[in-house]
Amino acid sequence: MNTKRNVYLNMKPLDEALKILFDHFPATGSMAAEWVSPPDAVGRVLAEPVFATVSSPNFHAAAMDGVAVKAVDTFGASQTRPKELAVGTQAKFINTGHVMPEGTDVVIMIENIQTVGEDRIRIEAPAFPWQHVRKMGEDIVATELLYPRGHVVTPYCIGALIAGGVYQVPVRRKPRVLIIPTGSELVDWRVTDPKDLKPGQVLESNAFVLERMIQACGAEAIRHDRVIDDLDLIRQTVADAVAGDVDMVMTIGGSSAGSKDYALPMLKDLGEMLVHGVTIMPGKPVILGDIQGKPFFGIPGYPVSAIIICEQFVQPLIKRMIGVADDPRPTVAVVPTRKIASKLGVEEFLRVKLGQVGENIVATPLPRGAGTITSITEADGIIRIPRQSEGIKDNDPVVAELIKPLSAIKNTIVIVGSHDNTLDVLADQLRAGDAALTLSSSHVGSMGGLMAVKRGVCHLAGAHLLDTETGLYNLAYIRRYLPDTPVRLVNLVMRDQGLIVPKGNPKGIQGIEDLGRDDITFINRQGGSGTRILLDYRLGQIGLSPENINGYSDEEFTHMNVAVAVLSGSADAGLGIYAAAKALDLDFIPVVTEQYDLVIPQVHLESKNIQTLLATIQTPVFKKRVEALGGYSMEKTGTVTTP
Ligand SMILES: Nc1nc2c(c(=O)[nH]1)N[C@H]1C(S)=C(S)[C@@H](COP(=O)(O)OP(=O)(O)OC[C@H]3O[C@@H](n4cnc5c(N)ncnc54)[C@H](O)[C@@H]3O)O[C@H]1N2
Ligand code: MOO
Repeated sequence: MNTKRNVYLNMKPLDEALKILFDHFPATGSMAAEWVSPPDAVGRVLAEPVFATVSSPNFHAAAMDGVAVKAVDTFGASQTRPKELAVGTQAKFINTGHVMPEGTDVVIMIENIQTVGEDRIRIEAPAFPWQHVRKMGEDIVATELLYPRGHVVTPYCIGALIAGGVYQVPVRRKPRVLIIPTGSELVDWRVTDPKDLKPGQVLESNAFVLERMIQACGAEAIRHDRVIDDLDLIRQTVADAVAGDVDMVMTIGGSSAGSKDYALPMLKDLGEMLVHGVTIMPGKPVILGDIQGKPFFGIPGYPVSAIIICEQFVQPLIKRMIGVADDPRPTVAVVPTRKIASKLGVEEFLRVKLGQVGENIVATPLPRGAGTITSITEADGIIRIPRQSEGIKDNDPVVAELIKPLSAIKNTIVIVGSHDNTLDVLADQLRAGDAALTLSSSHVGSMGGLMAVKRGVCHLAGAHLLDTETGLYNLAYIRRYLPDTPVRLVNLVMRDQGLIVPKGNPKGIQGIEDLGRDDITFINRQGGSGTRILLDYRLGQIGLSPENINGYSDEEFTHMNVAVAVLSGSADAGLGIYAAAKALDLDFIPVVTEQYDLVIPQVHLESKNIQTLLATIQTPVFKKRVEALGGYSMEKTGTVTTP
């Protein structure tokens, strides 16, 4: 065990760490040349300038179908005084691409001549020299420069290389990068049934992600099998790799300060540490080093950290080695949907969802944990919150780096509010249509959705807010909280809320009335949630007091967590949606049908995207898929109410 824990003594800001790396490996264009065919050169970088060896065309060629003639023979021809030329001597029939016959210098197109008997043609206009002829070397002249060194070969270039007689192209050799995932907890997905995973085991994924990212920037990636947390083994694996023909080595995991984090002790044994710790998040514990003149990276194990470090350090160094410019991602001005605090002293790479709402592109933050891979797979952009900032205020304009194209972002419908499983079905159906719309949903509860509508940062909100005075949904809340924002209320679904109970319902629970029984422990939802409002309303209706319910004060925050409490046996019943019970194979006793509506601001209602959404929820295929989920009914779907 590594008893001397690593501590980050000297964390560096990103730009300083990059400078240390690039100064230490002044590698621009350092990879030697290798020779490949033109098609194989695509995506590669030229190590030397490339010159044409032949001209193209390498003869005077007819550019049209017709007759080849001498221009002077045509001079003076007109409609009133046409000219006749003898076929075989003065005029020779010719096809596009063929060699111009000796002595001819122009092609007259076949549609502009008339034949006169077998051996004469008539023309009614003169031709000028070299008309409809592609002269030798018109495109490429032998010996001319086709491409300078450093040029990145494209599929188009294949055409010029072959036409110019260049069959072997000198490109920079791809750096060979060895990727070594480390960690005794890691298992190989290719031989592991996901259902057999034991607690503590983690499916190794980072090496596959980095392999493709490294290939994408022009290097060759070699994936090593995972190495367990054993300093000797890791040291030996890296030493063998460096002695071989790789150009760069990286370990994944074990970069931090844990008792089994061996990347740093290994590096200190084998080489020189350049940097340990960079003031960025995710990615802080990265290690940069030199082992026998070869770059070494200790990549943090969390999936998002590994990706960010690959993008910020590994890919830029590879691009320098092969001599290709590192072009920054395009950026766009965005408006955050809420204020975001950030730690002073670290630059945060905040992943955000983007969508165009009215004039603005709005940015909704995704979860920030470095272990949350979906925070980057779901992201449309990244906001970099500077080190010297404590965060960004809502409605503060900031810049986001784009991960997805702006056109896709403009084709996104932004929905904020309470989550319901039917939104996942809707998202999929919207992609299926010709419009290929993206539904981007953020789950902040029904009230959060209304507030987002009020602030103009979404196209619509999902809400199920019961007014306990009237028993009606959403209307009272809209009148109270959105008095100045004209909206329409469109029903999406009616959904069953009910008691989630253990499989087989061992305590014979039949309804809300049973929650007062001494032998039953309940699990509640947090105050303010739609489900809690619903429970309290029903309790009031049947005259059951909260003091008489065991567990009334124990709260969970989601339907799924309520179901988990029942599954684990810590509660006998909880109120939630059918889908949560079904997901964990629990029993479900319907208690009430509630209304889940879409709150759509008037300004967006007539937009093409919202009209497509409203048409989609009325389609038989959408309704069928939702009904198949169970616990939903759709007789009111699409009904519009004006509050
Ligand atoms: N006391 C401190 N603890 C930690 C700090 C710190 O500053 N002080 N930093 C945290 C940060 S930030 C990060 S990032 C992580 C990085 O730690 P390691 O590089 O040592 O990573 P591991 O502990 O080995 O793994 C973290 C996590 O990721 C999973 N993992 C690892 N490799 C893979 C892989 N190839 N594929 C999929 N998943 C992988 C691993 O199982 C762990 O769950 O340290 C914090 N701790
Ligand atoms: O710096 Mo770590 O990479 O955030 O989780």
